[in-house]
Amino acid sequence: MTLDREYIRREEATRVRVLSEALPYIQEFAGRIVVVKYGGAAMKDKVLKDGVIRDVVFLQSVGVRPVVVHGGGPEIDFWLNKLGLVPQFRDGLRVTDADTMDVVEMVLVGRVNKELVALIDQAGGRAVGLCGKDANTIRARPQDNADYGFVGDVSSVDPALVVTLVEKGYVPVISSVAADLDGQAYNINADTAAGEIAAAIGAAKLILLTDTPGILENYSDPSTLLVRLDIQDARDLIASGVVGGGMIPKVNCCVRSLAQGVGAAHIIDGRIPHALLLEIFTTDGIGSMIVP
Ligand SMILES: Nc1ncnc2c1ncn2[C@@H]1O[C@H](COP(=O)(O)OP(=O)(O)O)[C@@H](O)[C@H]1O
Ligand SMILES: CC(=O)N[C@@H](CCC(=O)OP(=O)(O)O)C(=O)O
Repeated sequence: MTLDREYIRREEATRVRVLSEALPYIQEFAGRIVVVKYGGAAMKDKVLKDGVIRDVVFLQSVGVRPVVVHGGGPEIDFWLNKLGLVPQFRDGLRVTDADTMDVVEMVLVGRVNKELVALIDQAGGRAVGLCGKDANTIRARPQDNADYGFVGDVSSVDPALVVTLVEKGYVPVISSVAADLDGQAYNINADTAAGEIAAAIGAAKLILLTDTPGILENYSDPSTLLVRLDIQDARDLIASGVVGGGMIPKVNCCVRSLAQGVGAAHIIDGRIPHALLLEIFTTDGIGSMIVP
């Protein structure tokens, strides 16, 4: 209860700040596609989830074209445990045997995807839920390391359906399950899927929502947030070990999408009220922006 009141107070303050600074940015990004990757810890809390959804609908209402790519790792874990299967990870990727693949597909494509679609619809937007299989939007291939089972990499992206949907005023909501040429389903990390989709549709921005303030120079100290960096800085941070753990695939996918023409990639804290609006529509933003 207390948390909700504090959230609402911060939300009000944010709204005032965004409204006072937003206009030039709204003009700059009107008609442009922004790919938002939503998942992980930022998805666990209902209040946070509603806030992110409202931001997505707001973006659309001011003429920006949002595309949501989602994960749902914690929800997959919940259902695996319920079914007596043990979640296993190696280097941040879920080891995915055939039973786990079934659960991943049911949870992401069925439950999480349709929940997000319904929330966007309730908030006044028009969403269409897809996974990589629909219209071959994402074609998968097995990851190089066979030890991960049915973990896939993106072999190609066909952006035609996604582009058609945004042009017609829908918000595509895409889960990161895709098939190979034989129809075998693969589990693709949602950050990776979002980066490749952003690149294939030539998005103005790729925004990864997570549960840290962004890229930190010292990741136990939030005051060391790196607000703006370029591709070379990002590569150096990985090489020097400043960026580690689950942040490595995020930064790598930002770098890959920028190298393929995405305008800017952002890693921001999905726990902050209106994180998306603050990052896109204010001068300072709230997280880390990587530019080409
Ligand atoms: N330099 C860094 N800055 C921020 N986070 C970092 C850094 N290096 C490693 N990390 C770790 O990366 C984590 C984010 O990755 P992850 O937990 O996989 O996110 P998500 O579940 O949102 O996909 C952070 O919680 C943090 O522990
Ligand atoms: C291969 C791999 O690890 N796939 C992820 C896909 C979902 C995901 O990425 O979800 P988050 O964004 O919530 O972490 C998984 O099975 O958890």
